[in-house]
Amino acid sequence: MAVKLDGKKLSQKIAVQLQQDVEKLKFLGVTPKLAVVLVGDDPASQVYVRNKRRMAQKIGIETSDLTLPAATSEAELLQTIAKLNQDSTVHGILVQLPLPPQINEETIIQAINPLKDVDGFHPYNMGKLFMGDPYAIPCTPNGIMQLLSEYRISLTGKKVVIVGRSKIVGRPLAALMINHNATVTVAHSYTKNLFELTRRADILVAAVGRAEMFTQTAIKSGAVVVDVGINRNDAGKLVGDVDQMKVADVASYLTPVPGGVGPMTIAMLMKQTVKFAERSVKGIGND
Ligand SMILES: Nc1nc(=O)c2c([nH]1)NC[C@@H]1CN(c3ccc(C(=O)N[C@@H](CCC(=O)O)C(=O)O)cc3)C=[N+]21
Repeated sequence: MAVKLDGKKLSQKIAVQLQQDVEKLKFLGVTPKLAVVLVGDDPASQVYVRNKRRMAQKIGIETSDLTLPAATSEAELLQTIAKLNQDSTVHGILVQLPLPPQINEETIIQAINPLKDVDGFHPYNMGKLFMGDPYAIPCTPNGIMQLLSEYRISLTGKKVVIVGRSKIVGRPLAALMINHNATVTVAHSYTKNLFELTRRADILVAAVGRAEMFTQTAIKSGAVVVDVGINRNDAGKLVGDVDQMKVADVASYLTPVPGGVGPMTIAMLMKQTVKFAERSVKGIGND
């Protein structure tokens, strides 16, 4: 049976550490503040925004939730971002993706001040990450790295297969893992003989968004399996991209869904916000 990579537990541990960091900041007169911009009323996005608000409250991070109507124009959203860029009390800005079709995501991401870009999606931050000198790291990939590190799973010399090439997971995770000396292959919808490839992986990361598509036949015995998927199955139950029951028998470690990568994503968002606030205060923080 695979050992569970418990993201929920680790996220709670991180929250306790962050509470202390925030107390110090408050003593110095700074309250970390995260602005979350949500355009429209996608129910999945609302759940995510609610979870973020709850963890921020627990840690003592101030949040400002800006919910704009689904018909908001690109110009209006750009104005909102310009205001947040100028507001010196705001340390982090997150624009929830996906955006409605009338708004160009790249245009919006590029409008965010890279120094306030808690998602790490700005081309400046993506570039820094790919150069091996990150400033802000995308939250889901960062959460996966923290989780592997917590369980002492080393990346050096490992064969990693990441299935999915999105800008929020696959690409930045590949960059991070290369920085940590892994041999990384990124597979996607055009990859041929996918399971032949995944069966060779020491570490498999499933980030495609298709319910339970990876079963035991896709996995090498003893592999580490990271399940990034969040899907609803036919019964309306929350399931990952991995068939958890079947894969748990062959994998050495496995992230559950829920309670794996999801809570780690939120914890990393909080950590990044606190880091940005620390950087605004001279002489404290690690970098
Ligand atoms: N600008 C931007 N940045 C993001 O990081 C971003 C985004 N947009 N858009 C949507 C995706 C999705 N995402 C999730 C994060 C945590 C959970 C999460 O907390 N999941 C819990 C609970 C899930 C549940 O109960 O529904 C779990 O897996 O245990 C889910 C989804 C961040 N994303």
